[in-house]
Amino acid sequence: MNRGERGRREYEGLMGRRPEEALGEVLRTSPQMFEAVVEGAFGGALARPELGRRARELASVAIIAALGGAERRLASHVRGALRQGIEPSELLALCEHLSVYAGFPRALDALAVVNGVLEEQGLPKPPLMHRVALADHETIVAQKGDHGPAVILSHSLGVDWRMWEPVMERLANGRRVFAYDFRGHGGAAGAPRPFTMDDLAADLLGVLDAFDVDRAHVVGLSMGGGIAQTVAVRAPERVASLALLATTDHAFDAFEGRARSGEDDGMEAQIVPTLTRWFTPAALATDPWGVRYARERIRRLDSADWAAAWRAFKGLDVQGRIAGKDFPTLVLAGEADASTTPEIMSGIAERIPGSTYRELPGTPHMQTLERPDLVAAALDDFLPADRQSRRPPPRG
Ligand SMILES: O=C(O)CC1=CCC(=O)O1
Repeated sequence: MNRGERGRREYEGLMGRRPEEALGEVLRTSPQMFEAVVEGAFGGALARPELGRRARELASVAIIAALGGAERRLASHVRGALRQGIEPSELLALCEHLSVYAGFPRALDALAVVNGVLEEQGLPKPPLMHRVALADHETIVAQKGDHGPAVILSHSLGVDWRMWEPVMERLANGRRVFAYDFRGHGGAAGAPRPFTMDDLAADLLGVLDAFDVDRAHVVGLSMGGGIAQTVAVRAPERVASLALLATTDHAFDAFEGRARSGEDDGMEAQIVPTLTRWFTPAALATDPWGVRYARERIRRLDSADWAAAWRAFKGLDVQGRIAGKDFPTLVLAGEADASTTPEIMSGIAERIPGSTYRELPGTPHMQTLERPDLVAAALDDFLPADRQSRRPPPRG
């Protein structure tokens, strides 16, 4: 393959368009410059495989943004970065990072370009963030949607509210959706320890109180499902419906070992056993955003918070105590879940007569991080929404 062919191939691989199409104006007005860009740059240094395409695009965005004054090129590399699977939240974090090294003027211009591209591609805007004071600590709450029934999302052990971000936009159509960090995690890291499932249930209710919500649709995944069930047992009058995703209604023998391993071996040692329980081999091989996010969250968690959460989870005491409660329940299993298997999940459904059991094909434990489309569709089917009240008034 000659340098021109290599350059064309690399350009298309990175940017997703043929260079003749994307740089048509350059080709028409300066074939020499077109050749220098495609053959010289994209067929040369930019084609070297030592830097993967995702790292390369992130570096290109950072360099062009730091230079300043090349906003059209910046926009085109922001599109390239999105194409390589970099998430909007990662690009926004990159702009913040840029402010440290290149100053605020360049960082703010870069932010405007990133926002412009996200808008042009119809990508969701980040949720509204609130800082909320609970009984003995502060947490953060992400909100999407400003009318309709309230939905509260409780995340899994080891991550934070952001694991819900891939489904929040769709759920917020006709609903007020709140995703918060439970104690020991994200914005609530370092909250008082030890703690119990009852403390975690009280924190969820504290978040509802902070937004004047009397009754909410309570959705929890994994340990978040344990918290949701504890709320359903302790305060059923606050629950409009219950959605239990990839969870359990009883403690596993492994929980204490996981707590102790965090304390003895550190968080780096938790990454392989945890991620291989949470994701499919295909996701681990391709390393999409959900896997990168979960890996970083585990790596950065304080091992004392990790251990405290597993020990709280050991005290889960809900089995057989939800039957007969006056709200609908959805039990959503992942067909490929190695942790809370379909067998465990169908057992939960059997113990809640009248509940609906659904199994998502090919879906592992971290449902929202690997198959957000399927999860959003299942929850959208199950949860009521108000899609009437915001319609424009009839004319005349
Ligand atoms: O496997 C995990 O990491 C988490 C988990 C175990 C039981 C459950 O509900 O979540």
